[in-house]
Amino acid sequence: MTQALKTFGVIGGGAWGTAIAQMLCRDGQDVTLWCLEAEVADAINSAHENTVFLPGVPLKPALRATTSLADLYNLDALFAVAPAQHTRSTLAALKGHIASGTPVVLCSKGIELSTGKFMTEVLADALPEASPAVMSGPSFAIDVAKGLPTAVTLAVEDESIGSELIQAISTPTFRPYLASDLLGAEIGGAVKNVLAIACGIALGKGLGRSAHAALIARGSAEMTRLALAMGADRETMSGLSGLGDLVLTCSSETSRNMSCGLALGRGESLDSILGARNAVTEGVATAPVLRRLASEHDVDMPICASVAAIITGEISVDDAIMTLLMRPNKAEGVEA
Ligand SMILES: NC(=O)c1ccc[n+]([C@@H]2O[C@H](COP(=O)([O-])OP(=O)(O)OC[C@H]3O[C@@H](n4cnc5c(N)ncnc54)[C@H](O)[C@@H]3O)[C@@H](O)[C@H]2O)c1
Ligand SMILES: O=P(O)(O)OC[C@H](O)CO
Repeated sequence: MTQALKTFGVIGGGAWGTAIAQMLCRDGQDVTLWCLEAEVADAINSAHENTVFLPGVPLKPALRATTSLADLYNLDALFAVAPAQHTRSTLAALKGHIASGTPVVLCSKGIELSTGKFMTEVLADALPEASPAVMSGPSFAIDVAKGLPTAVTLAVEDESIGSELIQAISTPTFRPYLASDLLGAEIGGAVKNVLAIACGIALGKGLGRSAHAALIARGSAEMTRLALAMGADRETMSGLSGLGDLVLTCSSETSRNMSCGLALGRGESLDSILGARNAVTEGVATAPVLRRLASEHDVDMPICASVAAIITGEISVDDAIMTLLMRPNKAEGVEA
């Protein structure tokens, strides 16, 4: 089979965009990574290292970085990896400069706060001529950049584009599994970040591993409930982009979302936690908009709603825990 996709643009020089660019960069594939910050692009081009967002990982010398989105015009495929709140503006800058049907692989995990839209909806607004795909699953940037084994969901609308993307991105250590449920993959990626904050809070408060496991299981039920109400597939929720990412993020202290929750549980303020880090914590923006979305779909998501209330300052951590524990007993199951 001849290689259909040869030129790739990656939008976003954070940790994940850099890891994806590194993974794509191989013989016969030309990769350009757009970075917002000139110092990031300079460090990648001169020292072959993203010293700001992915320090300590040697990058392939063939990987080129730029600060001009014009360098991503008319490429064979794009990977959108800016934080969710900046996805619209970065995609819109490419309007009129992609061929109809160009695959755009959405890799950010979040919901747009101002509109309540998932990234596929943002893409449809900004670049309706693109062919959408969602790549999501348990994958820390550092693991992928180092070539450690990773498996993700690659959900595509167009099966033939899916095969071309698989050919371009898969390696023995990076294993994409093809799927067709884009919305389900997006729901999993966005909701798990909020649940990881909840799990962090519980552990930071010293509530123990039993409470932690209960939050993962009941959080999974919330995620599935929303997915079913919005028309996504139940199966996606038990796959890599659902359960897989939920388990990784909710059990890793290196996760930005879980570590944010841990610090909240130990009594730190949200402002001081976010102020001390140079990395996006998607669950913080997602929690309030997810609560709104759940209410619009008449879906009960008490754990996610509690995280939203803590983040917006409506309730203290202690009161949120008490409120969750005082809920009436009910039958187990997604519908409950
Ligand atoms: N880091 C991971 O392991 C990982 C894995 C899977 C998915 N993701 C997702 O990828 C997305 C990006 O996360 P990351 O870890 O690469 O970011 P990061 O935390 O490493 O870096 C922050 C990024 O935000 C960018 N940014 C800040 N302001 C911006 C603006 N106004 N316009 C455009 N970009 C702006 C910065 O340039 C930088 O690239 C998130 O949605 C995240 O959930 C991350
Ligand atoms: O560090 P986090 O919490 O943003 O999680 C990173 C990835 O989404 C894990 O799959």
